Formats: sequence, structure tokens, C-alpha cells
Amino acid sequence: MPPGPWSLPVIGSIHQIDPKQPHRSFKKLSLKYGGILSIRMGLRDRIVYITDLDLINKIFFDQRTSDRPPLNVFKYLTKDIDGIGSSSYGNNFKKQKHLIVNAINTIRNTSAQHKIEKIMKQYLRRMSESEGESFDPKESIIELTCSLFSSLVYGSDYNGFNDPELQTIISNHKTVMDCISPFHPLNIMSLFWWIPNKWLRGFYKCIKDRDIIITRKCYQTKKINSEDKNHQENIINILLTEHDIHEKQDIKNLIMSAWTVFLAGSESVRSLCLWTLQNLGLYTQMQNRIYHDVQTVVEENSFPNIQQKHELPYTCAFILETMRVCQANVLGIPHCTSADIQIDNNVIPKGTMIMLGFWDNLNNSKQWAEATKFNPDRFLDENNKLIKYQTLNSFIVFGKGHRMCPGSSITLDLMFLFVTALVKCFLVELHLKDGEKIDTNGQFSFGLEPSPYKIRLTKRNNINHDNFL
Ligand code: HEM
Repeated sequence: MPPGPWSLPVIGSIHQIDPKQPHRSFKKLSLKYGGILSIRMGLRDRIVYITDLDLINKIFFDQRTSDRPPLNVFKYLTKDIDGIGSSSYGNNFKKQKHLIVNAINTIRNTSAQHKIEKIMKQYLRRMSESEGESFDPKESIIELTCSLFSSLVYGSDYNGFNDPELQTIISNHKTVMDCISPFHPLNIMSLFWWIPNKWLRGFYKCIKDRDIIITRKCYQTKKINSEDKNHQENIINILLTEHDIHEKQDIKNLIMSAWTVFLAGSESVRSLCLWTLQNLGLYTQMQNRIYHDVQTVVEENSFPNIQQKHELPYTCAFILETMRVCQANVLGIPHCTSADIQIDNNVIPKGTMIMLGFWDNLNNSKQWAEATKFNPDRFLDENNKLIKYQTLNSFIVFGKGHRMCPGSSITLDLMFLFVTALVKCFLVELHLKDGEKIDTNGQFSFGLEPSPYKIRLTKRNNINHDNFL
């Protein structure tokens, strides 16, 4: 095993990791032990942490490092059904991933614009009600993202954010995300999975609710009106109708994969929306530039269209730079070895969990000039065209290779419509008390999200909100 800190009985070296900023603790350890190290957290075997970019890229493309660790929380979440996020690398995984990638692409080409536009309008109408007041945007962003992904994945068409089913999904989602954190007591001390406790009770209730809701969705989705198919298309429907299903297990796997897409998508986009709002408020000149570009490209009182992404490269660069500096998945999603392997002179046994230094590489001066500076222009070439992020070796925001995120393109579509529509309607300002400074370090739960902050939205004068919304 690679070198690493010594460990205490029971807790291992968990005391050396700050649960609010684990990526910074891991960075400190890597300065001492190098680009690959091992550490014991709690009662579990040593895990391997890798921050060396060349090694990370090898991990992404090696089948033997493309399993997921058998974490208790994943096991109970998925009930041992092989959904896309948690299943081991193999034929079933490859089939599921292929189906999911195709389903997401179909949605992008059919209903995405219609669905996102409809829900963004609900969100903007809601924001107009609190116009001029200062507020914490977190709750409304959770409602927005859960609503968006309920629509994209299940085809849910809620009449506003107060819908009781949507509210149940939101509250369960919060509980599940807390329990998934690698630093949650349930994941550090596996003992808690067998002793009755409040976390377990909350967790099981969410899983029960989820199963009831998804089952209902699967029945409802069959009723899609074929005349308006394009607008109503959703991921569950595509998966269940367009692919050969030979056995019951296939259906279970597909449904679990769709739920994973809901969970992974809504959670990552939620965090990204919050970072984006914060950055729009922090960098007002950049917000003005985005606004000016949007006014030039998007017609008066028209809602922006995903196709206009190509005409608004600075807006896309702003989104990519937010992802680089404010990467939510600071430690990625853990990988696991499926065989004994040798990495950089170290023998890593089969079944070892591997965590990757995403944040470290995205905020490292070795990879990015003036890495700590927020500078969207780094994603534009000399002709002001957007540089393809796929060509940048160190832009590992979505991972690469076998376990790469299947939601990368739809994330950019969603974020593009979020930023352009919001900025077209409102001036976004941070609300800070006298002398107050914003904490840009963020707080870790499952991913890294901004510490609480308040914003104020002011309506743009030259837009007719009634026509636009
Ligand atoms: C801010 C946006 C997002 C970021 C930064 C992000 C990042 C990531 C990362 C780093 C991984 C793990 C890669 C690895 O293990 O090597 C991942 C996996 C995954 N993401 Fe995303 N993601 C985002 C949005 C989305 C969206 C919108 C969806 C769904 C539409 C999605 C669905 C998934 C799924 C299902 C996996 C598991 C893939 C697998 O295990 O093979 N993500 N994502």
C-alpha cells in the first residue's frame, strides 16, 4: 500500500480529516506523502487517495479501477439492484450506461427546452414575488432542481413548487444526501446499520417513499399522449419503452438507474446553481457582460434557447469557470479495484476504495495559470470562441473514461438556460451586512456547496415580465 498517516484504534486517521473541508485535509496529506497515499478512516480497510493527474487519468481508463466500493449506504439505497451509479464495471453496467446516455441525449433533442423553460418560468415568477428583498436562495434552488429532474426523469408536471409530492421528494432527498456523505456516522461506523437509531429510521422511510413514488411514475408514464410525445418525453419512459426488457431484473435495474440519474443530477446541479448565483453576485462586471451578450442575442421578451449556447460563449465560459473553481464533487465518487493492481510501484489489493483529488487538480497552479483567480476568459480562445472542455486534460470536473458522468451535456444546457433567463430578468446582487465578507470556501456534505449567503434580485427595467413569464 502507498505511504500514509498512522492510525488509531477504531477511528483510524479520521481525526486528521476536517469533515467540513476534507479536500483541503487530503491536500495537506498529499503534500506530506505524495501524489498517492493511503489512509484508514474508521473501522474500514485503508483507502487510497490519488492527486497526481497522470495517475488519476490512468484510473479513469483502467477497467480494474472502475468498480464502485460496496458502501453500506449504496447497498441499502439500491437494495442490491444494479443501477448505473453503484454497479461494478461489467456487461450489465456497460449496457445500462449506454441506455442512460442515449436516453439523456434523446431528452436533450426532444423535451429538454420545453420542460426547463416551463419550470424556469415558475421559478422566475416566484423570484419576482420576493423582488427587492434579501433572501437565502437555497430552498428555492432545491425546489427548482428537484422539480426540473422530476420532470426530465419521471415526466412529472407539478403545478408549482408547493405540490405535496414534490415537497415529499425534496425532504427525502435532503435526508438521503446527508446519509450518503462519506463522513456520516452511518458510513464511518458500520455498526449503526444494525443498531436502531434516528438516522436509520429516517433513511428507511425515504427509501419506502421513493419506491412508492417511482412505482406510481412508471405506471403513469405509460399514459403519454402520442400526439405531444416530444414535449412529454422523459427518461423513465424512454428506458421502459424503447429497450428490450427480457426479465424482471432488467426493469428493476433500469428504474434504479433512472432514480440514480434523478439523485446525481438534481444534487450536482443544485450545488452548481448556488455557486453560480454567488459568483454572479461576486463578479458584477462579468454579470453585466453576460447581460449585454444575452440582450444582443436573445430577442426582447423571448425566452433563451439551448441552441443559442454557441452564440454566447462568454456565458458558457462563466459556467465552466464556476465548475472549475467551485467543483461540488471535490473528491469525486469513489472508485474501487476489481483485482490486485500495481500503481506507481505500489501494490493495491482487490477491493480497495480509491478517492481522487478532483478539487486539488482543478484548483492547482500546476494545471491552471493563476488557479485561484476566477477568470472565465481562460475558456475562450484568441477568437473569443469557447474552448472544448473535453480537450483540456486537467478539466476533470465530470471525470473521464469508464465512469464518466453521463450528465455533462445536459448540465451545460440547464445551466445555460438558468443563467441567461435569470440575468435577462434580474440584476443579481449579494446582500452583505456592513463589513461582512463572503466565505467562498464552502461547506462539505456529500459535495461542496457554498456557505449560507443572501442575495437580492432587482427586476431589469427593459423587460416586460408579464410577457416574458
Ligand atoms: C454540476 C454538474 C455535475 C457534475 C460536476 C458531475 C460530476 C460527476 C462526477 C465527477 C462523476 C463521477 C465520475 C467518476 O466516478 O469517475 C459523476 C457520475 C455520475 N453522474 Fe454526474 N455530474 C454532474 C451532473 C450530472 C447530471 C445532470 C446527471 C444526470 C442527468 C448526472 C449523472 C451522473 C451519474 C448517473 C453518474 C454515475 C456514472 C457511473 O457510475 O458510471 N450527473 N458525475
